Amino acid sequence: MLLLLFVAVPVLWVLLFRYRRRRMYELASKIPDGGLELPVIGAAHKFIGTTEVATDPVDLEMVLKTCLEKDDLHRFLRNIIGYGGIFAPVPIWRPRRKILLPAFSPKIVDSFVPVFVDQSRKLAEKLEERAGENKFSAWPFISSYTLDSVCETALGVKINAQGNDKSPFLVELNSILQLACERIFHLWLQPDWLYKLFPQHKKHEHSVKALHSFTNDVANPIVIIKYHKRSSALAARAKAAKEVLAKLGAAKRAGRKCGRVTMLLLLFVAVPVLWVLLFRYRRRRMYELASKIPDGGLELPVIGAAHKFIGTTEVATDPVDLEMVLKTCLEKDDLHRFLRNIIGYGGIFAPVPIWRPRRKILLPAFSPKIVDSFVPVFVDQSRKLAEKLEERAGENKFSAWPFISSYTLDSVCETALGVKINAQGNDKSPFLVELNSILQLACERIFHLWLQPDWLYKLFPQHKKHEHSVKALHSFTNDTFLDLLIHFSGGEKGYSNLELREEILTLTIAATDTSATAVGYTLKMLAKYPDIQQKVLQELDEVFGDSDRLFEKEDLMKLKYLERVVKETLRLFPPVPFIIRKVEEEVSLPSGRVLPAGSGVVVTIWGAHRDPHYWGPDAEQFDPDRFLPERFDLKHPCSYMPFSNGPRNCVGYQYALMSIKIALTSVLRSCRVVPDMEPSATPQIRVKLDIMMKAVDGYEIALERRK
Ligand code: HEM
Repeated sequence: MLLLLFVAVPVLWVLLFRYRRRRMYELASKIPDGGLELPVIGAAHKFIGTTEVATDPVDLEMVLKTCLEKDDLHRFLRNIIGYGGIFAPVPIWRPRRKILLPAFSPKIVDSFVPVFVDQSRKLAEKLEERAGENKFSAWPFISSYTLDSVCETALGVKINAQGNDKSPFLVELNSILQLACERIFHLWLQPDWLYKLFPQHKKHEHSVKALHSFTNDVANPIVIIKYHKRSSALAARAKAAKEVLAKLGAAKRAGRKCGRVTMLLLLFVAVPVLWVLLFRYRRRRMYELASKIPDGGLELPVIGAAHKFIGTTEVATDPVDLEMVLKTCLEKDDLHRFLRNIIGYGGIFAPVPIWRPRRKILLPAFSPKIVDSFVPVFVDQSRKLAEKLEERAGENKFSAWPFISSYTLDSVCETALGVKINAQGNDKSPFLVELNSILQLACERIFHLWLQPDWLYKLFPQHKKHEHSVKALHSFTNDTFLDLLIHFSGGEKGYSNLELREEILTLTIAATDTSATAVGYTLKMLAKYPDIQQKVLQELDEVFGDSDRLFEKEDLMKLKYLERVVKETLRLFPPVPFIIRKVEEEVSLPSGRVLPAGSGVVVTIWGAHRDPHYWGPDAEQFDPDRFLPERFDLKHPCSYMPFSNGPRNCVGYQYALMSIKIALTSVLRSCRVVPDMEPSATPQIRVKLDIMMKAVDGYEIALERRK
């Protein structure tokens, strides 16, 4: 037994291992550099990191188009984030990618500008506090910025990592990625049974638990709430649509039978008469009871004394009666339909069958713990309110309404939608204007009978204003990625909660460190090359002057030099320096190399970006102007691909560029990076690899205030 265990089994295993990989060894032996053969894996390791395969953009293009499967090593990442897009096997990835793509359309990415602007201002403030000090690591600041932005855009949640030096999510995220990296690079940590014997396993379990508890605390209630909200909304909408269609069908059938004259008669005489009769018949008990109300008084033509039930003090002030009414009459009055057609079946005005399940879902979102988490929003917004009111101190009487309503609107939008609409900073906030207009219109309909029937309302000018305001209001409720994924995956029949959480966690991980690394490297480049920094600052001054105005989407187009600097930084220091794909079927590359089935292939973005054949003899030098339109001549699409290439490339590249540029703009409008000159045009930064490629020094920089 013991002999079998210690000798025969390993020997058999090695033989089987080599036999299965015989084609791989055969091809690997043809790699010209020869070199080391390792005992178990032979020369197969040459497929990992061989520059021949990885740096030729022509080969790279083929690899990225044909090898869509991620290498098996990704299983150490999959067991953290599940089958979220980035590392998912192709059959799972393909349909998910289809759903993900429209969520990154330019229009949607553009709608996130206010989030980036807001979060980048916080980043700038935090960094400004360190201005004048010695060098410090910019990494915690930048990565908190990217995490905050991602959580707000993906989930609509403000986690305020920037306000919390030791954001638990970031700590655990860094720890788990480091552990995954350690597993990838240490063979003995790879088999699960062996890993369990090492102390890393305990840390790993702890971090996974912590990360999932984050998604449970923060994302889960929201995922569930939004998911269910969306489901019942869809169900309600489908039902309403069916009813309307049914009614339309009936009306059409009736229409065919009637002649023109009968139609006219029906329209002008019979219908109103029938309507009044029906109206009175249905309210017969109401009239009977109303006649008993002692104050007598006006009887109106159509509604008789029914109006006495609206606002009579007898009914309304007796708490004993009130209690009964509030317990038994849960349905809202029909007049609410004029509000419903603005906000749909949102809780407040929904009919009871829709309201009841929604209420159950809504309640936990108002738990004391969640409400407590909104304190920073109220603090922040109320300070703005105080500032605004203070400006009016010493003046004559003024209406406080616009100030207070802007405060509540700002707070509500931030806590409910995760969107800062800055109504307080804008006297004529379009959202407030439209909101006031629509509520006034709804009120007008409620109190004017002739505006109530939909077909009649359409004839009045109010209808046009109403349509305009509803459209405008809907355009303000910015969708988060979560909403979009629910929507694009098919709403009710779409992603399960688990799938949603996987996708959202994936987005969070894919977007946080990558963009933060890019900001970090760019700041270091600006320190190394002060003349380049000067040009960036000059461009910012031309666009923004001395003003403190908020960044607007249109500014992105104007900051052309900054864009070149970011692109050149991404060329020399791509945050994802290589990608490992799996070769499922043998692939013959254009260069003649053959990749055996079952091997892994390393696509070195780093190598392609520094290849003198494509970038010239000065390929290693930092020169943003090589991206000038007149100089830029991309010889091959895979010679520049910080966001990869082919069908499985980065979906978030526009989002990333926007987030990076807005962060840099906010920081550089208030501070300059203190020069730390690089003696040559070839920048030297010590880097380390932990899934992303990061600077060893944590992006140490020093800052000074510009004003
Ligand atoms: C500078 C910042 C970023 C860099 C350098 C970067 C780089 C990459 C690269 C190289 C890949 C492709 C891997 C492959 O080909 O196998 C990728 C995939 C991906 N990235 Fe990014 N990324 C960045 C930012 C973002 C952001 C901000 C988001 C989302 C908001 C994002 C979401 C994704 C997703 C979902 C995938 C998987 C796509 C798929 O497999 O279909 N990335 N990224």
